[in-house]
Amino acid sequence: MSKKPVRVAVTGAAGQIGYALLFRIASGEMLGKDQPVILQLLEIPDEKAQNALKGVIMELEDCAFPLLAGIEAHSDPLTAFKDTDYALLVGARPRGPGMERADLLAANAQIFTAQGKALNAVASRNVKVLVVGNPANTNAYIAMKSAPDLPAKNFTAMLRLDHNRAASQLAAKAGFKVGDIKHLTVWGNHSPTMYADYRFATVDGKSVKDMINDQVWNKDVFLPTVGKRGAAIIAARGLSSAASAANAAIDHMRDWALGSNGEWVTMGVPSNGEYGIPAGIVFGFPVTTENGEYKIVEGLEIDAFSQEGIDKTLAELQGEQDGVKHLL
Ligand SMILES: NC(=O)C1=CN([C@@H]2O[C@H](COP(=O)(O)OP(=O)(O)OC[C@H]3O[C@@H](n4cnc5c(N)ncnc54)[C@H](O)[C@@H]3O)[C@@H](O)[C@H]2O)C=CC1
Ligand SMILES: O=C([O-])CC(=O)C(=O)O
Repeated sequence: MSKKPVRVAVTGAAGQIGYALLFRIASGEMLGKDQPVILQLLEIPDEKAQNALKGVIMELEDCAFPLLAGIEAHSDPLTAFKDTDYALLVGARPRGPGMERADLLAANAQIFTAQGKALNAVASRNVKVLVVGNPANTNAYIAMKSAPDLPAKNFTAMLRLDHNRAASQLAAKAGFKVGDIKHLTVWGNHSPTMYADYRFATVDGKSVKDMINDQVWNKDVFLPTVGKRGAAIIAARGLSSAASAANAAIDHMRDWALGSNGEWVTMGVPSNGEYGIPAGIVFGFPVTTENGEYKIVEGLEIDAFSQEGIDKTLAELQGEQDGVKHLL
């Protein structure tokens, strides 16, 4: 018997990540090749954006995806999030000329407060929320705080692109297949302060750290390359990463919904105090996923170098989250 369709809301649906994301959700790559989906797409109430959204919807129709059970266009989060089971919050205010980080935080605080409230009011009580729009961790924190009737654990931020970037750099350095790496993680904020950590990573049971055995490369090449990859892509393409970001969003949601089969994946999730991260901070952690739930991997040893990296990214996040407290 065929499964009942689930509702997937996507914001910023006419943007560049949206364009790389929607077709893959509709083809079953996110929730499985047997799971019909209804897409509930949100764009700003602006003629150009709504027209662009109409064009994307025409293209989705023209793909004749058997799993696509419905498509809706919205300009109001209160209708876009109605009964939604999954919400991918991609749309955000980009940094404009002369805009300081505080202005960017304030502009996004408005968007994510409104969207958090709308999710609180109308979404499924089990909605799984992924925030992609930057600053992703803090936007997730704002949405979570604005949705007091939903479980905090349902709000997550995207660190998976950083995780995938780290895996790819390690595979190129040590000469293994990228899909063979296990037990890799990225701690903290989706920003250049993130701490990508391969101390526990293995390939075929062998330690990646031992294979590479080069702390200078770790500190001076690997960490800056992964941390500044977003900026490198903007410099090269003139636009920020889109297909790889959409791919990471698919990976994040697929693993959360369908399970990671015991593997570690990185998700930005509200801390419960693990590793000394204050409760409520949305932080990149290693997690395993099963039956639609994630579990932070606990008990890992944190050496002095790693502690320094974790402290640095935590301090940045606390600064961001303090900066929006008065708006919540
Ligand atoms: N967490 C991560 O790893 C990554 C995050 N990003 C972030 O993702 C976001 C989207 O990137 P792109 O798709 O490239 O941007 P884009 O500018 O191409 O598209 C964003 C879309 O969001 C819409 N939008 C803005 N405010 C909205 C609102 N309140 N409600 C609904 N829609 C809204 C805009 O009209 C636009 O169509 C950016 O904030 C970007 O920095 C990008 C790459 C990786
Ligand atoms: O750096 C940016 O603006 C886009 C982004 O988040 C990334 O590519 O990681």
